Amino acid sequence: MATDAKRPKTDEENCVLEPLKNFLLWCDSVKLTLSDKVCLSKEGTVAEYGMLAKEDIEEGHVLFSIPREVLLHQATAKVKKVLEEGKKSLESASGWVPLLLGLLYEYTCPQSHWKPYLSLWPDFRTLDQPMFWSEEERDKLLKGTGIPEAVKTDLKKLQDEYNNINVNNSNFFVTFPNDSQYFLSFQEPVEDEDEEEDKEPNPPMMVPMADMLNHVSKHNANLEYTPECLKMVSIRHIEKGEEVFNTYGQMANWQLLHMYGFAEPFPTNSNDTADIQMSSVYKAAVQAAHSEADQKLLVDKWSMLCEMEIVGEKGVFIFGQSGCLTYSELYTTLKVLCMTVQVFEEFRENEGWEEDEEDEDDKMEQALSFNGLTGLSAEWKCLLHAAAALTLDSYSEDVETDRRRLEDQGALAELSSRERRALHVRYGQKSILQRLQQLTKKS
Ligand SMILES: C[S@@+](CC[C@H](N)C(=O)[O-])C[C@H]1O[C@@H](n2cnc3c(N)ncnc32)[C@H](O)[C@@H]1O
Repeated sequence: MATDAKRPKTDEENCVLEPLKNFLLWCDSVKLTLSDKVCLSKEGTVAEYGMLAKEDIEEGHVLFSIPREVLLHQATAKVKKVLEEGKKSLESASGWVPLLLGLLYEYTCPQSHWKPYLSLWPDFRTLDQPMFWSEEERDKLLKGTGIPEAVKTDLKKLQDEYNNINVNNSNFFVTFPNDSQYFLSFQEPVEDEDEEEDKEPNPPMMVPMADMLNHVSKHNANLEYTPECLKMVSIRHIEKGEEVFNTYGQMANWQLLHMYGFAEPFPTNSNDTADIQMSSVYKAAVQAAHSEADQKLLVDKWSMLCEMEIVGEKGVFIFGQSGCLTYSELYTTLKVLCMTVQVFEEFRENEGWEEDEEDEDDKMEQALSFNGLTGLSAEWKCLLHAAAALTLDSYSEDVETDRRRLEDQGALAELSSRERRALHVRYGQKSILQRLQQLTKKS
């Protein structure tokens, strides 16, 4: 019997191995160094290419290091001069246009310095973010999750940028695909955190090798930035055979599906969140009002909260797995909505209140954590309870139907990939909202 080593590779195997081999040779040639303890693979990973540990890896090990010259961005692309000259006409809200044009040039140029890297990119027709689903499918599977609205906003912004950027003026005659936003780009954090708010963000860039890593919330590696190079470093012990995971940021499942087309299976995403529309808390208060005078008072309170920019028409309160993350806004909202007429009048005259901010901050966080909720006043709990119920009603399926689907492995396996991913997103959010509902139930 022929051993694996002697058996000629099938066409299919060659299709996978050749581009990978070329990429690794290219890495060598550009001094992108890969530790002997890891390898790239399409087997044993969660999705297509990924990185595996070939042996046990200790914390702090440099898995690979990428010289800065290898990064692909507007200042390293072959067309950098044209991009620099056309800088003004390529300005846009997203800040993505120069990188996209540089990428389009490199991607379509047979002599590109980055050819072996770009050859590993997936076929764009296989991208399956909700943006590429039909509107009906998005509404059917993702209603309530916030994704259909986010996609609508994206499509509008992309179309506006496409229409407004004068690409021809900048010597480019290229088609500008609507889906280009969805490459995994990296944005180096600005250096001085104190100045972060005043400083322009760094332009996005492509980082070969780093973008071969998949993401999980409980990741085991991190990208570090140094003046000479970028390094992927293990942040805990990694067992032989384990996949090496980077982080794409602290992402809830709806964000992962929206931006990258996947969701972590419920309940593994420790960064998962559920949103409650700010207006739901107001609606809950109006529903609970006993008289017209009470309702009128609520209208005044809500206007004041809007004026103070504590709440907004499209704003949301965000709940994570351990409680409210936007606690300061929610605390103020509940406090104002539940004020007596007299206290509200005083509050309005003072244009808000002044309190010892640091103490207040801790108090608010504690009160609105899932551990602290039971200690809230009955009135506050009632509003939160009703707002969670209103939000749960807005999903396409009820909680019980989704729970049954998730618990039945057979039924789960029969779902399409889109249905399954949508279910993990929906149910993750619903379970957070249900917890909120239970903890604020009338005792
Ligand atoms: C930067 S790429 C990572 C490399 C990718 N696996 C490949 O073969 O090109 C990001 C894409 O990988 C996939 N991905 C990353 N992490 C994943 C995960 N935990 N589960 C499923 N798919 C994942 C998604 O398709 C995502 O859009």
